[in-house]
Amino acid sequence: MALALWKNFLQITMKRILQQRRLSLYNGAHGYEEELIKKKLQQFSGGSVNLVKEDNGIAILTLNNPKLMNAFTGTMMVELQERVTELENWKDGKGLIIHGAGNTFCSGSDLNVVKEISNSQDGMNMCMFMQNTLTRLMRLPLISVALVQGKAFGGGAELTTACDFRLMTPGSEIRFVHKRMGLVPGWGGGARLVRLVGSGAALQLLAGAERVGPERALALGLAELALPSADEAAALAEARAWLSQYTDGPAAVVRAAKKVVTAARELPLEDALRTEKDIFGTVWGGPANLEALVRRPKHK
Ligand SMILES: CCCC(=O)SCCNC(=O)CCNC(=O)[C@H](O)C(C)(C)COP(=O)(O)OP(=O)(O)OC[C@H]1O[C@@H](n2cnc3c(N)ncnc32)[C@H](O)[C@@H]1OP(=O)(O)O
Repeated sequence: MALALWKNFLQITMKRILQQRRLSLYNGAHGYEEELIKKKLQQFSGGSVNLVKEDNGIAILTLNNPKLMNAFTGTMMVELQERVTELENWKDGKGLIIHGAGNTFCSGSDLNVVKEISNSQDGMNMCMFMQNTLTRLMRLPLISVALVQGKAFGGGAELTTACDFRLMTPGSEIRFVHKRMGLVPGWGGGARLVRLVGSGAALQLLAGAERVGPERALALGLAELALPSADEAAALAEARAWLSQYTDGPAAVVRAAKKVVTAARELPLEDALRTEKDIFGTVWGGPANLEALVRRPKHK
């Protein structure tokens, strides 16, 4: 009986948290017609977004369009959304590494696509679509890392800000080049950048389109670590090792930690506290908690 009640409570809470996470920023009231937008984006094909879910609970998401420095075509935008949905449904997941093929991160939107959709309506639609996707990415109950190798420019720089952490390889650069293209961030990267580095530094990076290498990114709090390896495979191994210190342990607990932080980051204090209570309820008396009570580890 107690177990049945516990399971029921868990299911209701998880459903509520999942619903909150999936809530779209934009809907019909904003003129957002997702299926129509996807149809339009599908007209601009090329590249892919690949996902590998490993047994250790870490998924590797690869932006794969190396001929264009992994610039986002329309189909890649749609595929990114599909991969995010897949990750939302991955119950055993704990961590996510996003990187680019060919030892470079991503040079933003494919400028060939930008040219084709340079009218206001298509631009707004693409902007809302990518904001929705990157907001869902940011809210995944997975600890996410952008592995910045080579260049993260424009929308690529914005994508890095939707991850919890940024790790940079030697010689890599994050650069909000938007101003040089007569633009400002449109994938939510401006709002997230201010929260990461503060309004003064964010304004410098946006209005100056400044190059940010590993050293400066560390000083600004834009990156957590400068990795030693410039080699593609070695850097990925280093990123995996760094992330695993946070993803080690039961999925329920790691995911709960991320959910607490997401709530605190996004909600007013009282709502964040109530959400924290709900999430606490999912681990209190749960298997990992009971096992630890038996083991009684010393935290030396
Ligand atoms: C709201 C989102 C806003 C945006 O994201 S707007 C897009 C912002 N991004 C850009 O403007 C990037 C423009 N590209 C560059 O600055 C340089 O290509 C970059 C990334 C520094 C790389 O320079 P290099 O290493 O010298 O390589 P490269 O220039 O020869 O590039 C190799 C091939 O890739 C292409 N490429 C790079 N970024 C692209 C993009 N975003 N869209 C379309 N094509 C792009 C580039 O044209 C070149 O192709 P090709 O060999 O000339 O046919």
